[in-house]
Amino acid sequence: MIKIGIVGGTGYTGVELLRLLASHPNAQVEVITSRSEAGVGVAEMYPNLRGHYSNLFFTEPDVALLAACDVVFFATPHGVAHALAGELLDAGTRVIDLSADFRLNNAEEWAEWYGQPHGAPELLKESVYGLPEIAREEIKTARLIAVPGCYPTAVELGLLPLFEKGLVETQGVIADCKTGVSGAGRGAKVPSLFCEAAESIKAYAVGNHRHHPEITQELTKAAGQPVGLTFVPHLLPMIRGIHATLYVRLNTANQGLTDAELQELFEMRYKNEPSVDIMPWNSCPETRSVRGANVCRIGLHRPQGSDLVIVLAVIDNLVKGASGQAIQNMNIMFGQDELAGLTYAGLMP
Ligand SMILES: NC(=O)C1=CN([C@@H]2O[C@H](COP(=O)(O)OP(=O)(O)OC[C@H]3O[C@@H](n4cnc5c(N)ncnc54)[C@H](OP(=O)(O)O)[C@@H]3O)[C@@H](O)[C@H]2O)C=CC1
Ligand SMILES: CC(=O)N[C@@H](CCC(=O)OP(=O)(O)O)C(=O)O
Repeated sequence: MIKIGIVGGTGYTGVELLRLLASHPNAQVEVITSRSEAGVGVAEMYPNLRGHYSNLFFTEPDVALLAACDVVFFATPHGVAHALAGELLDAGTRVIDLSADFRLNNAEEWAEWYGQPHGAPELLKESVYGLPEIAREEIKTARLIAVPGCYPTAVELGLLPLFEKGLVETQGVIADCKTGVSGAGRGAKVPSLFCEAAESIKAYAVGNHRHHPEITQELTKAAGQPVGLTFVPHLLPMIRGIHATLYVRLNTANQGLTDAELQELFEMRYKNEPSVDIMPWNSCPETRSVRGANVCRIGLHRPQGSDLVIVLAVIDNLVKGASGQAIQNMNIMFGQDELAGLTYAGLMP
């Protein structure tokens, strides 16, 4: 059994880790922390977990207890993993961080976007960006995983095949993205109130969302040259889900590519990827088709006779966009079946 610790167990990604791990055949949650709910039973707080974790109680974060685990997930706000990861790694415990603490390779850039100094720059050289579709071999031996952000997961999986093969213009890329309210976490915030978010749609952080540098960092690596991206996120009146509509132009050398060749490119790129589903040409994937599932579902389009490729990518922000992807990483690190605990299909209707 893999012994698991979770820091930040009362948040939405924390409870999603618990839901998914409840059906994992070889993993057991030993420690789960919450400062505000210490002493409360997990199933008392989250009735969906009744019958699964009858002897598990939230405790104050305690490094000694966490260090007795094989792996610790951080489902906490930015900055918390900076403070604790080093000590856990020194104790031989592996760390999977769902926050953005180790996603950017450059500590100064992180400090600029996250508005605080980077708390553990010395760990950046060994952190692995945990997108299995690009880093499976590194993940196998990693001690510290930076789980990609929710928008970056959808945008990167939607664009990687085109950038890796050098088929598209690297400037003028557009990512028009929509998310559900759970992306903002469980903490009380005015934009997440029912009267603010229901029956309304709005863009936010236009041109300055903190996922912008993360997406360009990874696409730039794939393309081998700087990528110029416009990224606009929108908040939609739904609970879960991310929908990314991605616009990119074929470069001059590749405008002769046929629709069938583009479709084949994506199918071949993700042929052996258990968490990416390429739908038939001209499909419009729905967020509900991935609700609860550890899948990125992709549909490809191209206006007739045009050099514009439109990629539609959907994920559940709490599953492939966070907790599911974190467990996928754990499975790879510990030599488990990659989809152990992650075999739920989406929930339709
Ligand atoms: N929601 C989403 O869709 C996604 C979230 N993420 C990232 O995952 C992380 C968790 O997100 P989410 O679950 O939504 O967040 P929530 O706000 O819902 O939960 C945060 C959790 O962290 C705990 N916590 C807060 N401050 C501290 C601290 N200083 N030390 C220890 N524990 C703390 C809280 O419990 P308590 O205060 O009681 O200790 C709570 O359990 C964030 O970094 C988020 O950006 C990534 C991808 C998607
Ligand atoms: C609706 C909403 O607020 N969504 C969040 C989603 C980002 C997130 O979850 O943060 P990380 O993936 O970087 O940890 C946001 O846009 O900030």
